[in-house]
Amino acid sequence: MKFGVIVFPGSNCDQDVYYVLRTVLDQSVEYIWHAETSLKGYDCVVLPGGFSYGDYLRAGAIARFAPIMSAVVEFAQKGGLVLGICNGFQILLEAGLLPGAMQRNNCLQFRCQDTYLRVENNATPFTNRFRRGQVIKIPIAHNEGNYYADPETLCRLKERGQVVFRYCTPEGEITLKANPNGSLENIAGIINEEGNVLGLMPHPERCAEEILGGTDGRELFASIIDWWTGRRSEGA
Ligand SMILES: NC(=O)CC[C@H](N)C(=O)O
Repeated sequence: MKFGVIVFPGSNCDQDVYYVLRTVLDQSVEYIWHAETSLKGYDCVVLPGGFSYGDYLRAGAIARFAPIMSAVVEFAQKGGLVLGICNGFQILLEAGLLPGAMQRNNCLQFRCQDTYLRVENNATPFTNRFRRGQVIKIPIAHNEGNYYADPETLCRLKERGQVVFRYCTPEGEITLKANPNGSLENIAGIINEEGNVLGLMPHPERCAEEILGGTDGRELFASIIDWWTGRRSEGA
């Protein structure tokens, strides 16, 4: 399986994702510069965190016009796996690959802390190593993570199991106190209707080794590899 990590001007988590995939999980992975126009040969593309184009206008609002984004849209439409982490999630929202929008954190401050997440849907290529309802710990680091969707969109997301992660207490309760940014219904990550594009605000690449305080993030990347390997052995 071959991963690609897209690098925008201002990405700052690209090397962390690359490291986890290459060194921790022993995968084939390459950087893809934002000015490229093809994703031929890749099986999963990661849009990493950072401050693409300095977050000017709105986080992700400029990056979504980068040349590579037309290829990302086409890749996603053909069923390719796309993972957007933090700024990557914001870019996927701006590009219309995921529904809804991101607002500034309701505290109007940058938040950098561990968060607990409840896995609401484990039947995805990105979460199959988790149990439904499992509580995992993954850190956040963002200024604009206050997810919003209009009532109709929110209803659709919930009906179709597209809410994948919610901020929760260590015991798995969805409370206001466990919500670090004001996100609607504590939403931390969502998937598209087709199930091949996931966006999440927390950073799984920052907790993929014990030395970093946990390995829950590693399991997300390992889920992708398991899903891919399983599909291959089924002859798909
Ligand atoms: N870590 C990140 O990707 C930061 C995302 C974005 N720049 C924000 O502050 O909201």
